[in-house]
Amino acid sequence: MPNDKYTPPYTLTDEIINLIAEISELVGAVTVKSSMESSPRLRRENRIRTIHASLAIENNTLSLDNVTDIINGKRVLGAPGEIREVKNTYEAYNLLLGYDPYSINDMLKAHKVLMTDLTKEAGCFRSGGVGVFAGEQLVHMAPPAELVPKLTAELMSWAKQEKVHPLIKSCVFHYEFEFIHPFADGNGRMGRMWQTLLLYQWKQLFAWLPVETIIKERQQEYYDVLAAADRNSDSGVFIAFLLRAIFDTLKELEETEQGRVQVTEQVEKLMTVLRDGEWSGKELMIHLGLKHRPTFLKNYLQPAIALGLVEMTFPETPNSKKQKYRLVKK
Ligand SMILES: Nc1ncnc2c1ncn2[C@@H]1O[C@H](COP(=O)(O)OP(=O)(O)OP(=O)(O)O)[C@@H](O)[C@H]1O
Repeated sequence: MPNDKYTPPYTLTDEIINLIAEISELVGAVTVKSSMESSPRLRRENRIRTIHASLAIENNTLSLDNVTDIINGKRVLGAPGEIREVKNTYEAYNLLLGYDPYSINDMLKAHKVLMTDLTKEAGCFRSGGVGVFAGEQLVHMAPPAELVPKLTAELMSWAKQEKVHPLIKSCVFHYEFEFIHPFADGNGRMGRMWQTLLLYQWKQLFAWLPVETIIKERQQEYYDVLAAADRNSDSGVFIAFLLRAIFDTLKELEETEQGRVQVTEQVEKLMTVLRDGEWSGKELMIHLGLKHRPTFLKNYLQPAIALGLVEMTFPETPNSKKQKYRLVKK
């Protein structure tokens, strides 16, 4: 194989071709209807689900609520390393869309953000050998460290010039990246994140699509298809697995979109303030920069309560001086 023209081996099956057609159609339909475009809250919620799932895959034990609290700046009791993983991953996803998916420099920068204080080799390729283990058993021996820069450069240059559909390209990239295992630690997280970046270049929706949640639910299968692709020297099975996960994530999004209550911008703003806890009516008006109480009641508070999104802390005594409001826990 010539050095500068590495072509990863993969076989396209009928299932893969069909999935590409179905996903493309679904992306179109979901993008048109999606409240994600207009809702920073929804994008944030999905981003937090992505971060939680991607970290849970690598055994971080913090719950979705814990991860949400950490990202919202609240104090959470937990192992400092796990809390650091959340903060780093949040930061890395915040910067992700500004990176060039075909730049090795940008990939190293992203790894530094993701792994600072978690591994000694944050932001640089590994200097030693690395294997992937399932318990005690070695399931994948990565190529020697001295080959990593060359193999990664070849993969990047293939991805940059390759004209195949971005859905395929991003899955092949994810597989080849895991095969190389360029870093001492954080390879799973980086591979999943970089696939998101590649898909974002195709359709922006992917930046907020929590595919990792489904991968987490099917974690054993994720490992099995990676191992099968290794054995076959062909990433076809891995492509099919990831496309099914993407398809199912989009289906789930389409269904929640259908059932979602459409909220106004004002209700959205109120809910953003209430994410930080319980507030009185007066405090809410100050935070929202409102002076006119009837407007606050009519456009903000009453519709939010009517939609079942916000509740009183003392529902029995609506006019209580101690009355506060909070988000309804779903
Ligand atoms: N047989 C395999 N061949 C290649 N890569 C694999 C294989 N099995 C699992 N992997 C990948 O390796 C990742 C785990 O790598 P590793 O144990 O080095 O932890 P890590 O680099 O910290 O990544 P993670 O964030 O997933 O824990 C998995 O998430 C998966 O993407």
